[in-house]
Amino acid sequence: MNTLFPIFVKAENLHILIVGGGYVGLEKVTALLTNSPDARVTLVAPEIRGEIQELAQQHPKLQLILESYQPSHLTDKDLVIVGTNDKSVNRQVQADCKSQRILVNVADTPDLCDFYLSSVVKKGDLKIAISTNGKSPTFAKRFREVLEEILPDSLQETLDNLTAIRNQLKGDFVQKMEKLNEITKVLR
Ligand SMILES: C[C@@]1(CC(=O)O)c2cc3[nH]c(cc4nc(cc5[nH]c(cc(n2)[C@H]1CCC(=O)O)[C@@](C)(CC(=O)O)[C@@H]5CCC(=O)O)C(CC(=O)O)=C4CCC(=O)O)c(CCC(=O)O)c3CC(=O)O
Ligand SMILES: NC(=O)C1=CN([C@@H]2O[C@H](COP(=O)(O)OP(=O)(O)OC[C@H]3O[C@@H](n4cnc5c(N)ncnc54)[C@H](O)[C@@H]3O)[C@@H](O)[C@H]2O)C=CC1
Repeated sequence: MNTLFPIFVKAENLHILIVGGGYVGLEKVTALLTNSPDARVTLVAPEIRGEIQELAQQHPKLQLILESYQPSHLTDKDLVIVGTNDKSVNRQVQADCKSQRILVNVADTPDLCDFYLSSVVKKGDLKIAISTNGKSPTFAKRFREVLEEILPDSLQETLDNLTAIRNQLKGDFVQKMEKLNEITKVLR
């Protein structure tokens, strides 16, 4: 069963905690800041990779805390991503999040995740998130590369034109919808 419900989150409206500062921490913080450079992110770990420290220099809203995880790190957090190399720590963070109703992702344990990260294709304002329902992240990555290759840069022009038309259209909701459906038939 594939019951995942995709949403696009305004990450800059949230305060996100990442627990773990190794390869997984780097992968997740990079994914976050590539999409949402203004997101407020706190990363906590007793050891933090150099690449993450460099990212923090470029992103003032990325705060690093050189400590082992403590429940107090969850204060004021909206969303948590855990990827330490200690499974009991990952489990503890997950349990603490659940008791506070904070959404949590445990990178190496899909069963403990409230949400998954996706592969992301971006062409200007178009963003496509890819999931394989956890079956093969590597397939998601390869399929992203395929879509990046075939989607033309001219898509942004199409989107800009459609926005202009959308803003100029008169009439009620149904009339506008019918007109936009008519104009975009060529895209099928
Ligand atoms: C469930 C999920 C939870 C989550 O992490 O959110 C998850 C879980 C796991 N990943 C594992 C491994 C790898 N993950 C990647 C890469 C990515 N993983 C991502 C998402 C997800 N990974 C979620 C499901 C997404 C979906 O529905 O498809 C991407 C899309 C997004 C991102 O992480 O930002 C990003 C690609 C971004 C891009 O390039 O486009 C690679 C390849 C690589 O890095 O080149 C490998 C190694 C090869 C392999 O194993 O396939 C392991 C085994 C760990 C171990 O063995 O210890 C688990 C645990 C398990 O499956 O049990
Ligand atoms: N979902 C995914 O995409 C993937 C998941 N994994 C899994 O994720 C786990 C972590 O992998 P790596 O990042 O490569 O390990 P790593 O060894 O590079 O980094 C581990 C990090 O966890 C931190 N840490 C340890 N104890 C901590 C604590 N009590 N509080 C806070 N931070 C703590 C360490 O200081 C370090 O920063 C592994 O178990 C691996 O199996 C690995 C590859 C991909």
